Amino acid sequence: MTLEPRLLEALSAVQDPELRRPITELGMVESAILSEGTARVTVLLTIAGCPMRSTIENDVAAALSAVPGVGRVEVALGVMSPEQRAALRESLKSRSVPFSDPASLTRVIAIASGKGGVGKSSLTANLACAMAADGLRVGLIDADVHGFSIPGLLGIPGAKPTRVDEMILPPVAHGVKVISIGMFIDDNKPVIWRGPMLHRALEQFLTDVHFGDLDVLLLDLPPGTGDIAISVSQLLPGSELVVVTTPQAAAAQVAERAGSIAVQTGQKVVGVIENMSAMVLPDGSLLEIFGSGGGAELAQRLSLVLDTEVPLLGQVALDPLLRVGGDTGVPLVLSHPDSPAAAQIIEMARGLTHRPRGLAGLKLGVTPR
Ligand SMILES: Nc1ncnc2c1ncn2[C@@H]1O[C@H](COP(=O)(O)OP(=O)(O)OP(=O)(O)O)[C@@H](O)[C@H]1O
Repeated sequence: MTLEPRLLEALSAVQDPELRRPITELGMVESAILSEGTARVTVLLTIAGCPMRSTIENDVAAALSAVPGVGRVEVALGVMSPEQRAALRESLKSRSVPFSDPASLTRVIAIASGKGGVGKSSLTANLACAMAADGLRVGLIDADVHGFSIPGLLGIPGAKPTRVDEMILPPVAHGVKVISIGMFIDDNKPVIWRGPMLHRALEQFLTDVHFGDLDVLLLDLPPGTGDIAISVSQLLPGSELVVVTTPQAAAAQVAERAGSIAVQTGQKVVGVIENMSAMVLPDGSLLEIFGSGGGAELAQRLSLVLDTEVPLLGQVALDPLLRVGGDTGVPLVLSHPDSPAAAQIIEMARGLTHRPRGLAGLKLGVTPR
């Protein structure tokens, strides 16, 4: 095995698109030789049918072409042996932070709603993209098992995760690592699993899916107060809840039940988002299609029930472009970041991620004398 240092240095800038780590750290560069102006490199893919092979090949060629003295680049692709894959898995394991560990630095936020169709998934997708655009490492679990829609909202409707033996690599969309039950089901078949199977599926997402180190993990929960919400609280005791509602009083009442589940689970409700708030018409006037005040009312009710202040994080206006963003797979915060609805979501994303963390449960690395 020959590894030319100058080529290796250039290759350290090439990341595996799914593992998001330099290919040099992942043991993917088998040889890198420079001879008479020609760089010859052999890159080992994790699996034979790696969907990212052409991306890796192009990135490698581009990185090597930029090295002074290189006039020609030849990239050969190979496949890791089972032993090499096992070593890769081990090296990834030792670095990944289990999200359930109280010392984990990953902020886990589950997005809940009372009723369906209030825009919970659309907001989750937009919040995730806004956080990723802000430079954070973001993971998103579509835990809305019966109504999974996140892959479509992020423009990867048919994406399948890559499997490296029993490890699952989440597809990446707009900088967000995404996993959805929809990725494991063929032909859009309905999911008819009950409690224990749902719990197992979520547990598997949390253990077998390699998210790597994350700053934020968002979970799109199914509407209501079902099994998944309970499982999330059991599997991720440190997770926080955000409750989405519309301005309609009736929706706020239903959402109160989804939020007050936190009394039993001990989770913190970090706030309420009112979606589908007054629409701004071309003449500047406001049209309150779903009424007004639901978000503030829900925040007030939850503050009473939970005996702690639950703030209204923001109000996102009804905006046809937000719907279009969902249909085309480019969330509004990326396609029209200056629109009022996107600006509101971006501000909430910053608010959610820039809050100071409590130190409870964290290892501070100090020893009393
Ligand atoms: N602020 C908004 N302006 C315009 N359309 C919106 C807005 N929020 C959501 N929508 C649209 O409303 C519909 C329902 O949204 P979405 O699927 O995100 O709801 P949901 O609460 O996740 O539903 P469920 O939980 O039942 O899957 C979608 O067509 C979406 O594009």
